[in-house]
Amino acid sequence: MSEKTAVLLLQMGGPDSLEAVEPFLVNLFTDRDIIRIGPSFLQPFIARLIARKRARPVERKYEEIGGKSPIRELTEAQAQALEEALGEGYRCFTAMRYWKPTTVEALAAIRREGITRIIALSLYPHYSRATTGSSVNELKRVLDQSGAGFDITYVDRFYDHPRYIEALAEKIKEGLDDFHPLAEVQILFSAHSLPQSFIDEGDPYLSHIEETVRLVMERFEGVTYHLAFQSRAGPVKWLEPSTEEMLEHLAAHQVKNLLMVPLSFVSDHIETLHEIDIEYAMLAHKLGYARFRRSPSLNCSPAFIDCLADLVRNKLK
Ligand SMILES: C=CC1=C(C)c2cc3[nH]c(cc4nc(cc5[nH]c(cc1n2)c(C)c5CCC(=O)O)C(CCC(=O)O)=C4C)c(C)c3C=C
Ligand SMILES: [Fe+2]
Ligand SMILES: [Fe+2]
Repeated sequence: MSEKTAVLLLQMGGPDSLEAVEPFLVNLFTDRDIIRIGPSFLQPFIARLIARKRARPVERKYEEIGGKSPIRELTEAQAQALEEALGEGYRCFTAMRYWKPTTVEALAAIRREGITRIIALSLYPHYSRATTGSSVNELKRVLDQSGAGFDITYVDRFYDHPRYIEALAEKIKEGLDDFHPLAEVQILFSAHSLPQSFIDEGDPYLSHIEETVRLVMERFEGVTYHLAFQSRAGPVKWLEPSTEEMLEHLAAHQVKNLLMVPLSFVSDHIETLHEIDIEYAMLAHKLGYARFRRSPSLNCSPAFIDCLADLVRNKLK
């Protein structure tokens, strides 16, 4: 029998309990690929201070969505669906950048199965140094220390893959179906924000996001749409406009029916379940929107799993 290939899904991870919130935040704020705070030797200490200060309010948000992030279960379900789609010859694993299972644990699991060929598949459709770059750097560090014998290739972006675009379009269609057929609905794409300095230094994230939006909207001719950025996490200049600003702006222009479309994530997590579904929904209500909805996240959408399977198969050609 020929040797199997491991597909290693790279994702951010999220706290799996309220107690995990603070150490998860410490891991995130210690990572200089996502944020640089002071000289590198001081960052681990500053990260602890920031995490301690931020932990309580963030815990409260996780409390309101069930006491933890659903990102591990959802990513493992994607891994299982992908394994089924790929069929014999493949095993799928997940590595979380800031929580469990860690990259070390994932590689150990692959080694236990005697697999040496790995395709590392980042689950961030749009490349950024802060996300995919960080996960790949972590993987390379771990491989340098204990990865002898692995043969590894990378898929680090898929923002324009036709099946990804199709998967998003299907979810948008589902979202639009939730409005009255005669209602005039506008679409607001909400991508995770990024400090402007990343873009100024050449990060392609914004151009990838814009291309995804352009390709998706080719399928919704005549629908008015906007792009804004959510989830700023620090006192620097972030991408603009923010989603809050855009909600206010559209309300001032008498927009009444709005479909939010989360970009940048391929599964539900705190920023869809809390930030959009609770915080922005409350703001929208206050601003007088008649109907405010969110298109479902991709999660295990068959079109999306098919996209992942295609990315893997193309790597082996
Ligand atoms: C510190 C700066 C941050 C940058 C830059 C950043 C970019 C970035 N993040 C995602 C996706 C996710 N981020 C999530 C949580 C999260 N992100 C930051 C900070 C930055 N993100 C923090 C501090 C947190 C924790 C929650 C909070 O304190 O508000 C998550 C959620 C994980 C989960 O709970 O399930 C995701 C997913 C992208 C795509 C991105 C840049 C492109
Ligand atoms: Fe983030
Ligand atoms: Fe305007």
